[in-house]
Amino acid sequence: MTEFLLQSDIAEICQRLGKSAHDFAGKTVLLTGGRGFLGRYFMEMFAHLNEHILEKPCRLIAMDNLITAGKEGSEIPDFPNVTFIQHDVIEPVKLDEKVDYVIHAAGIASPYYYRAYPLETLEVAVRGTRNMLELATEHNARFVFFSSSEIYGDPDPKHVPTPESYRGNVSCQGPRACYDESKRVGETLCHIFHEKHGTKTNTIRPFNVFGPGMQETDYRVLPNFANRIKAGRPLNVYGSGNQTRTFCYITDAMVGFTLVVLKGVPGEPYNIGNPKPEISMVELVKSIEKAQGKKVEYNVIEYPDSYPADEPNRRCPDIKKARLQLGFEPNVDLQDGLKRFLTWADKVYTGQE
Ligand SMILES: Cc1cn([C@H]2C[C@H](O)[C@@H](COP(=O)(O)OP(=O)(O)O[C@H]3O[C@H](CO)[C@@H](O)[C@H](O)[C@H]3O)O2)c(=O)[nH]c1=O
Repeated sequence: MTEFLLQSDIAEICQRLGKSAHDFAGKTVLLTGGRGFLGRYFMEMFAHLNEHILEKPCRLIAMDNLITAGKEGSEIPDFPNVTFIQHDVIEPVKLDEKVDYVIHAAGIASPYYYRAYPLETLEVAVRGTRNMLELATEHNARFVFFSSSEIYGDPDPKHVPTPESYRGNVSCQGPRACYDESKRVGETLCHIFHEKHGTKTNTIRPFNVFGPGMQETDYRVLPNFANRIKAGRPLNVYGSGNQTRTFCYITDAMVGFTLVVLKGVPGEPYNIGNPKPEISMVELVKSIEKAQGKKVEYNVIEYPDSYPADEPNRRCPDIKKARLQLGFEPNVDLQDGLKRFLTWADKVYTGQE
């Protein structure tokens, strides 16, 4: 039976965090979106740290409304020192025990789902973030908000690779607005709480994170491609196929995220991604061919109605700030990451759409 998250990846994340992870000893962390793609990694990471690394365990309170958690997400693991609460963050929450860190990872992140659930997407990033900021402020806890590289919209090519200082090119009426505009408001809320109440906030802008644990029904590009490979069907490249992304393997991303939680300079946003290579979606198919060692058929098709077509033409992070301030360095190259993901998906996915 293949693990839904690879324990070798979890161990790699914890080992790469090194001494910094000891700051979690004896602390309490509140994690929202605990059963989402990133939340599940955090849960397993804390379980591994408690079992193998920390002299004094870290308490984890994980929260999720389980609406998009799927089958695997809805199975709650029974880890020592971890409590799970089914709760929707758009409703305020009171906790009796003192919390030291709030990691706010709840959200609807896949373009397919935010097209289907625009109001829910907006509410979790706005009301949910406000509620969690109030809680973090009351507890004097560090607060980390999962924003998105989508807040840059379709960047002016002069600003690619894109640094945190770029203000973005976003449409407030476009099909992605419920996501990118609400993440922008979420960041504004963090800024207000930091300025007005001194809350120690950080925002993380992830760039196309992928890896084992993405559900077959995630409907982002790599799960879709892996599922079609499993079914022996040609891949569907949307649009022109020339639009670019940079893909960041989950272990690199988790190291970056956790470094922000531990060491982020209060008030600052951080890009977390792997800037190399910036590739088009047609080139992504070629990279998959290389990783698989065999030919992969594909068609370039119009965007389906279910997909928010008004998308960034290019996306690539400038990660100088995370390198300099946090010591973040991605080290899983695209070929290695694709091999790890595709091998896993071949065992776990069914190929049904
Ligand atoms: C699902 C799918 C997508 N595509 C294309 C459309 C895009 O140009 C590119 C990447 O699409 P997606 O994987 O859907 O993700 P993308 O548009 O980059 O947006 C994501 O990336 C953001 C940054 O990581 C995240 O905050 C969100 O998860 C999501 O908004 O692949 C295909 O060619 N075929 C597909 O089947």
